[in-house]
Amino acid sequence: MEIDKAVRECDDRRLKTKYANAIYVIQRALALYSIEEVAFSFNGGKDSTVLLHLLRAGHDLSEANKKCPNGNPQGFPFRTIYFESSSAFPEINSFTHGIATMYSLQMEVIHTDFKSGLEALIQSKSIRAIFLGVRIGDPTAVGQEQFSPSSPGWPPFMRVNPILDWSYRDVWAFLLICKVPYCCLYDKGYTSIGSIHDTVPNALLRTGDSVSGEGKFRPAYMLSDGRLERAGRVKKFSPSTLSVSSSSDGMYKLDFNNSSVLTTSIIAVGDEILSGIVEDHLGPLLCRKLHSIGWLVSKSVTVRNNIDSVAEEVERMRSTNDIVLICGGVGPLHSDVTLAGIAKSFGVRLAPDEEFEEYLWQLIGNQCKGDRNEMALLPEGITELLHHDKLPVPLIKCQNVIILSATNITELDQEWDCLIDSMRSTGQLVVGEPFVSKRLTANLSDIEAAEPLSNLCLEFPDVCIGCYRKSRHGPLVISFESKDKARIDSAVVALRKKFHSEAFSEIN
Ligand SMILES: Cc1cc2nc3c(=O)[nH]c(=O)nc-3n(C[C@H](O)[C@H](O)[C@H](O)COP(=O)(O)O)c2cc1C
Ligand SMILES: Nc1ncnc2c1ncn2[C@@H]1O[C@H](COP(=O)(O)OP(=O)(O)OP(=O)(O)O)[C@@H](O)[C@H]1O
Ligand SMILES: [Mg+2]
Repeated sequence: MEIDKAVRECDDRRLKTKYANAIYVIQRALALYSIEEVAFSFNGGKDSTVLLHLLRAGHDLSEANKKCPNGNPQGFPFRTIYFESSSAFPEINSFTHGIATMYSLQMEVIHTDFKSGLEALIQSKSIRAIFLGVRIGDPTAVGQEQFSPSSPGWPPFMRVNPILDWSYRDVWAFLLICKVPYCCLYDKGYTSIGSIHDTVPNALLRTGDSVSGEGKFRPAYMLSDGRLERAGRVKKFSPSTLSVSSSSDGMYKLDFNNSSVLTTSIIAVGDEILSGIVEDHLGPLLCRKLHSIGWLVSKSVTVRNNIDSVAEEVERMRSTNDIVLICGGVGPLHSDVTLAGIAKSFGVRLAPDEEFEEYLWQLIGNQCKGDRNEMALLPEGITELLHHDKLPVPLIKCQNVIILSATNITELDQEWDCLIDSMRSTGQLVVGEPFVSKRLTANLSDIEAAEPLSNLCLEFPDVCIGCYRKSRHGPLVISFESKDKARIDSAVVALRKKFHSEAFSEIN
């Protein structure tokens, strides 16, 4: 068969493995269910197009072919279902119908919603398993295996996902190597297709020469980072994109003088810090760096190297902060539990990430054992890699949680610069007005200072006023922090007025 031959003759080792696994899943399903009990869910998208040809190949290679019910070994024996909707692209509709004719599919076009259509199919046609082109990284793939019963609340059937572990690159390698037709929208810059209301060409494929503003797009297979295949889907809300202009985005912002401030928190993972053996230098350095770009640090904590401790803290922090930075606990050691903790806090599993694996392979090559590198297991469906030329491996970002692997301040300096560069280049960085601060020392007792300072805080709610002493008997240091220097100056004048002027001297 031409599909099997094309894959066998190509020199893409990774694709061959993926192909063999997918064929195995198809044959397993055909051993478990009769051909009358299975259906193929086809919608003209690239993933279901791959699946169509895998099913053709799988069936050809399988024993079932020998007892083909319609006695036509050339035909496609799987009942095929297409949920056609009025909001589908016309190109998708005509491709789907064209393919049905070309490959003699027994295609049933369903005009109801998914659940009702599936219910009817199960009742009237005794369907027990449905092949789907779902892949890891699709929002609907979270928690699925190659064989996954339909979700609670859905009609009962087995979802069979032969290409669950295929990457975007594998999909395109397969379609191009097998030279099979695919929907023309993919040549116009569409990389994942939903409805006409929520899908546009992927801006990452826009060519630079669009003088007219109309914009031309490169074909889908040119997208180098498959993780961004859904960038052409109009977002409902993505916490991975920071925006200060939107107030309905669920982000928590402090109001400093009527301007919103992005909030961050820092989590250090390390038993050695909690036992006092090692001092955490990274947290304070991050506080200064975040401050310098105008982001407020709401909390900095240290947790133990324990999955539940990490998960609990991440869950708390990520829902109340715009960004969470987490340091430590990254690597192959038993104590490196940070990624597992993050996955647990999001309720997803760790899944192999091909692209990250490739970076690690280049970095540590033969040193890793077996086929799968444990360090390349990343939280499924929520991970984005932040690339930078100066980093040997990209930084990992899980929605609004960024993982830093630096172990000292020199490494952190470099990682920080790369993080800022990378977020800026992908439009995710909102640099706010930097904070301005001033410190005064006061020769006042706490009792003398307490009430006037409390009143000052009420008069200047937009200025963060803090107090500390370097020694119990030394002077009191009063700090002022705001994004507006004039407000700090006014607060300082107001404070001076409450005492005799010699009581204060300015540090900076
Ligand atoms: C045959 C079939 C079976 C599905 N089974 C389930 C299911 O068990 N659970 C579920 O939450 N969604 C199920 N869905 C819905 C899909 O997960 C998803 O919402 C749909 O494909 C739309 O994806 P899109 O928003 O990316 O276009 C099913 C869809 C189809 C076509
Ligand atoms: N309207 C539909 N009719 C039938 N099957 C569908 C429909 N929508 C989704 N599916 C099934 O769900 C799978 C996953 O959909 P998804 O949109 O992620 O992939 P795709 O449409 O094949 O490719 P793309 O990601 O490029 O849109 C499809 O491969 C198909 O099996
Ligand atoms: Mg689709």
